[in-house]
Amino acid sequence: VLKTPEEIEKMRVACRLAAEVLDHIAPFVKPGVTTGELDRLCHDYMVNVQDTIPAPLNYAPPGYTPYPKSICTSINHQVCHGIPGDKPLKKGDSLNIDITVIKDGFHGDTSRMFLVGGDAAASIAARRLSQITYECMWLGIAEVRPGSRLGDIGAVIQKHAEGNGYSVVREFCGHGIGRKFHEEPQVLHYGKAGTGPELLPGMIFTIEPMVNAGKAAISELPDGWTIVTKDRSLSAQWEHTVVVTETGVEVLTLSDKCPPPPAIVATR
Ligand SMILES: CCc1ccsc1-c1ccc(O)c(O)c1
Ligand SMILES: [Mn+2]
Ligand SMILES: [Mn+2]
Ligand SMILES: [Mn+2]
Repeated sequence: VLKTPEEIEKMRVACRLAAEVLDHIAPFVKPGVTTGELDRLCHDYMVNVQDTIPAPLNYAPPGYTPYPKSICTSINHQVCHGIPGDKPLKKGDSLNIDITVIKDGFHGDTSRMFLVGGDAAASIAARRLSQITYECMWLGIAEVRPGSRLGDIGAVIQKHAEGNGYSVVREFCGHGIGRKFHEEPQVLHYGKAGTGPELLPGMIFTIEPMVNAGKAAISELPDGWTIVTKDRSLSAQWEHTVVVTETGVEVLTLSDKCPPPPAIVATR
């Protein structure tokens, strides 16, 4: 469903706030800190500083038990929906922190990868997977303009991931977003160019590719939430919320700490 200019302005605010939570938490992501502590720090910042509501807290899609925490923290072979807990992060861990805030009734949804202990501490494999996945997200974003099709986004993401020997998770996708956390359309991270619904100005959705170093197959942990790769290979995910503009795309969850890769900016 298309957003009015007033709704787009409210989404700009919610999305900027979501990006600011990731900017805020970044310095705390260090060996020894637990994801539970990161959750507490993010929760307090959202509720006490931003006056936003953490959308994941008590979120329960049909068939799920309510999610118990305010952020998602997915480590290494965890694909998504990892629940913050008491295990300390260690040097070399690759961590996705996924933030969704609600401000003035609108949702802002974004996630980033963090290599614990700094880039040098991570394995080359973890660093490369995170970088390629980052490029997948930005290649998808670069396809967004009026007249494009959702299949154009999926196709470039799939091509770049598989072209680098990785696989794309199929069971979870990007999504429309606004007054609801998840709206139409589903934004698949694979597909065929020129197919699927056409993009129109005022559409707002996330692009959030999950890319596995090994095979695409996933399984769910007994906690009822955490998704892991079946083959225990590493997985990475990056997420932005974008709006289709009259001339192209606006990334609503942009932060100057995570700019588009140079090559992709050049092609835009
Ligand atoms: C905790 C949030 C949640 C629960 C079931 S799916 C889900 C989720 C997590 C991150 C997301 O970016 C998203 O779109 C949905
Ligand atoms: Mn998210
Ligand atoms: Mn999302
Ligand atoms: Mn991961």
